[in-house]
Amino acid sequence: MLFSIGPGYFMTWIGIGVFYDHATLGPGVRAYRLSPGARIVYDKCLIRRLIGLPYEDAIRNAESLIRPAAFPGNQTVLLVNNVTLLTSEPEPRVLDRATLLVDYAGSVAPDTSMASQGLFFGGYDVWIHGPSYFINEYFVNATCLATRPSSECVALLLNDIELEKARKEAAKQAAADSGSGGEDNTATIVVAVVVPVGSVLLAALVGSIWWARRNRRRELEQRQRVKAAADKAADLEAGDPREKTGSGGGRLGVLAGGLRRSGDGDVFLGVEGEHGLPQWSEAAHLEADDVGDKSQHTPLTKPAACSRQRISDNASSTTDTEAGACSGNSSADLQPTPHLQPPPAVLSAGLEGRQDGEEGLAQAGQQEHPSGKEGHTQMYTGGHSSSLDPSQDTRMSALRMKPIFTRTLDAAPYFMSGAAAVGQSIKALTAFSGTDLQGSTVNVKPPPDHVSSPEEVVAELGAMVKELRSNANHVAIVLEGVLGHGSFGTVYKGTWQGLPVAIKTVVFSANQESRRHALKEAALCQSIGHPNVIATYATELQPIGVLPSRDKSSDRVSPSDDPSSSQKTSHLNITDWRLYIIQEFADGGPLANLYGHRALWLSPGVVNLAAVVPLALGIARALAHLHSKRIVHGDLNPNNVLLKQDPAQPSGYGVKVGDFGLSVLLPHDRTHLSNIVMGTMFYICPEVACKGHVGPPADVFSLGVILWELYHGRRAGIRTQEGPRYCSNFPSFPPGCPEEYRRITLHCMQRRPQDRPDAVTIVSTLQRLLDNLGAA
Ligand SMILES: Nc1ncnc2c1ncn2[C@@H]1O[C@H](COP(=O)(O)OP(=O)(O)OP(=O)(O)O)[C@@H](O)[C@H]1O
Repeated sequence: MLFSIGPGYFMTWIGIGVFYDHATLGPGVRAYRLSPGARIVYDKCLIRRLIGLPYEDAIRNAESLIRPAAFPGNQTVLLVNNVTLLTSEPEPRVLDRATLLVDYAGSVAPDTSMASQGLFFGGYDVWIHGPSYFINEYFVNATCLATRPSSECVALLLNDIELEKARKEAAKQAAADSGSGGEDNTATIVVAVVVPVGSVLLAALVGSIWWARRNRRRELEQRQRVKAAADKAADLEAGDPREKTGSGGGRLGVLAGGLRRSGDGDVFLGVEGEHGLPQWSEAAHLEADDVGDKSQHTPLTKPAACSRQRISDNASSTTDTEAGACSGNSSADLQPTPHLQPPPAVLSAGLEGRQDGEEGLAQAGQQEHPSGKEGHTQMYTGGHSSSLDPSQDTRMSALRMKPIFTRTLDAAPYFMSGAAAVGQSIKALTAFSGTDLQGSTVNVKPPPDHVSSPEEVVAELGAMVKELRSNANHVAIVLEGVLGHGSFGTVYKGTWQGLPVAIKTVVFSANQESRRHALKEAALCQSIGHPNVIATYATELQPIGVLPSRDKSSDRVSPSDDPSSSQKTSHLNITDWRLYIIQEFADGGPLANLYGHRALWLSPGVVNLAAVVPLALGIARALAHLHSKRIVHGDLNPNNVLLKQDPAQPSGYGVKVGDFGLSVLLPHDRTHLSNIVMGTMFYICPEVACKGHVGPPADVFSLGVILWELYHGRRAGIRTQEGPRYCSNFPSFPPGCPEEYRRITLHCMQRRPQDRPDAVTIVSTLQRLLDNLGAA
């Protein structure tokens, strides 16, 4: 059941029992649709989750979240023992332990992670106003969390749970068959309503009726699932990559292939063979967004190498239409120049003047794009990565799907033993600097039984600062503008060691899960060296948000800092960190900006393949390299494929894959990771969207969508009055398309991951095609 609450409205639950049947840790509660400005109040409620963190860690996590200013008071979260709850169940519910939230408030940021299914969550405040209990049915195994990715631990636990359920069900069935009643596992957990009536009571009543019905229905369904669950458990035990269809495949309802149309948007579930493709038409090719964005298909008149135009697909930006004969000019002034915002003075001072003190940095940190600090998913309002003004860039075609859910799962080990995890992650980051990732794992976890002391964490942080400063500190970075804002921070354009660079910044605090993403991204991208991957030159970590301490100089963390020295106390005051990732600057902007260029896409369905195939080949080569290192990019889309001017290329650009913010490193014994729903709308593959299975075929699927786009010179997705959907031609090709190109693209977009080619095969196919084009 989903609730949606209007702005300014409250929904108050009093004395209600809520059971979240998600296998989630953290704030993955998705009962409320996008309700901006709404407030959800719990009073004397019982909230149960299927799987959660151990209570101590959950409490630590809860306490660390910032209480919104609108709720004066203090977060009061307690661990309680031996609680007896009088509920509507016949017997009192006795709990050995539970978390008791006496007073707690938090903001739930907008979450677009299910956008492909038309579901948007968050945007409201939650307030636990009367004492409410939060309990978990199962806890993730701490030892597992210390040694394996949390998503794997959850998947394993889910498997055990289902096995246990199947066993119970089988026993119950056997008992029923033999005439005994069997155990009654129908749980009605409505807590006694003790406070006022009226609309609130009505809401509680409706909830309780729904809950009781749901339990009955679940019981029936569970019986039907016994065999399926047992089969699935066997599959999982045998390492079969197949996943359940109960809450996974069933969620989308359609797994038969092709497109699913819905009022809220389409989910592309891949193709099966080449069946069910729509008829390609020129009219459909010209389909554009019809809700105000004119940039979906904004044909330009010249390519980079033979025009004097500036390209931008931002609806608000101008497109210079001066045409001219292709003159083979340098593309220097023809590129889709990433528009720069002037750098905020304080930021400039922050970096350039950093040797003067950390104050500027602390201030700069306060000006940072908030998403980097909150660690929450934000509503991504633009597919145009180099947008000047996010408020003007409202295309849905690149709606991000980075979920709170995923991050929370991934963050679990750090909530488990946050202090230790910081240090270990930092080790991972520095250790991987400039090394090959193969055979390593970024998810370095602390030894199971070791929980670092704050001093150890400080020592680790100090060591990392020292290491990173020795890389980057001695040369000033000059900031020249803002390239854009990502989910985790801002990207600046600058100069470093005389080189044009992009500087990604991410703000995190020692106990935030965004830390893990930041460090992981830094570690990964430093470890990859390939001509088609954005190079990472250096990383830099600096403390910000340092609380006032005895003297100004002691607020610094310098390479010579010794955590065991007298400065230790001030180190403990460090609340936030900012990571700088200094990268090769891709002066051509994102691939999406190139779409529609008339010199490459000559007319509807007619493309300059000799110019476009090398772009496709570059992306495929980058993927082949990543996959050879067991790295899954996880978010391949035309905004994360950047262009760099290269006169040797027929298009005038070389391809550079960037943004490893959602990348994962596969353990050697795994073909995919589970429980990770991440990606970008229109590029996400069915097994990730439906089942959270992330493996190399997920990247291949996304590449398939990009291959389609490259042929057509337009995005696959559009935004309409009815919601986002794929272009009507997708995934068809016009009759003139070479068979090899069409076939490899559709091959990439096969519904079942095992039916897709690997990246190496794609490279060889595209290379062959290119060779044939040259020979022709
Ligand atoms: N190396 C680079 N060279 C040039 N521009 C870059 C570079 N890296 C990022 N950018 C630009 O900076 C902006 C923000 O990039 P970033 O990767 O942080 O976010 P994103 O990909 O837009 O979103 P998200 O972080 O959610 O994936 C984008 O416009 C991107 O094109």
